[in-house]
Amino acid sequence: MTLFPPTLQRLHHALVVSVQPIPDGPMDRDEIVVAMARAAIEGGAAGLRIEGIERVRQVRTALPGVPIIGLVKRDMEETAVRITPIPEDVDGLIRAGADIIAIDGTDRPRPHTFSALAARTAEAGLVVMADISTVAEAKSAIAAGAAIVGSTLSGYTQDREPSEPDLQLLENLRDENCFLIAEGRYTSPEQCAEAMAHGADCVTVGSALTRLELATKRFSDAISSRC
Ligand SMILES: CC(=O)N[C@H](C=O)[C@@H](O)[C@H](O)[C@H](O)COP(=O)(O)O
Repeated sequence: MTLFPPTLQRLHHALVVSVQPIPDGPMDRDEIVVAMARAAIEGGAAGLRIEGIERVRQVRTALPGVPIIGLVKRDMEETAVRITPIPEDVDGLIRAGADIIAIDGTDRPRPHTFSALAARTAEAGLVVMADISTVAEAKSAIAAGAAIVGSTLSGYTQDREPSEPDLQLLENLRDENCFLIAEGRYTSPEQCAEAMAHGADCVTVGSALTRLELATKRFSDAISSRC
């Protein structure tokens, strides 16, 4: 079995819960993020994915020993890259107490290279996670220092968003030298188990657990479809 660094050992064969409420929705408040993070850990999650420097700081204070994957989502005019795109975001997440920093690892044009942001993260002793959409992007990110690769951005770099998770991408990445996180559109426990069977080391679930509006809509739509 591959020997992973201690933080990754804790996430191995486990669930990470992404606690990112819908922006400006009724749940988009710091105290609700902290409460959902606590509830996720009580439910058996091994780690958390938290967006925003202040929220990482608050969750770190509330749950001192829990592995946190931190990221900043930033919309910039000059690039479609949104996840931790600038050095100041990396610095803020380091100061806030993240263990792992998630950075967009796609090959889209951007103001700061993945390599530069990854190096800054690693210099501070944190683990680098690359959010990617293809095998080629994963390989480049690993060469640039990513210990974790997530399928996070598969389906989000083109116009049409799929509804199912990308299990084939996991299969194509299973022999790469990285810790592989299945992430993006996992909506059921069965799909999470499938991800593990396809080579994932860990699964991250967000919307299905922590975006109550979307979780509710799935049930509501299922009922309407039979009426
Ligand atoms: C594409 C993108 O920006 N993904 C974001 C990354 O942090 C989040 O909006 C997702 O909720 C997260 O990846 C978990 O995925 P899902 O919510 O599908 O379980």
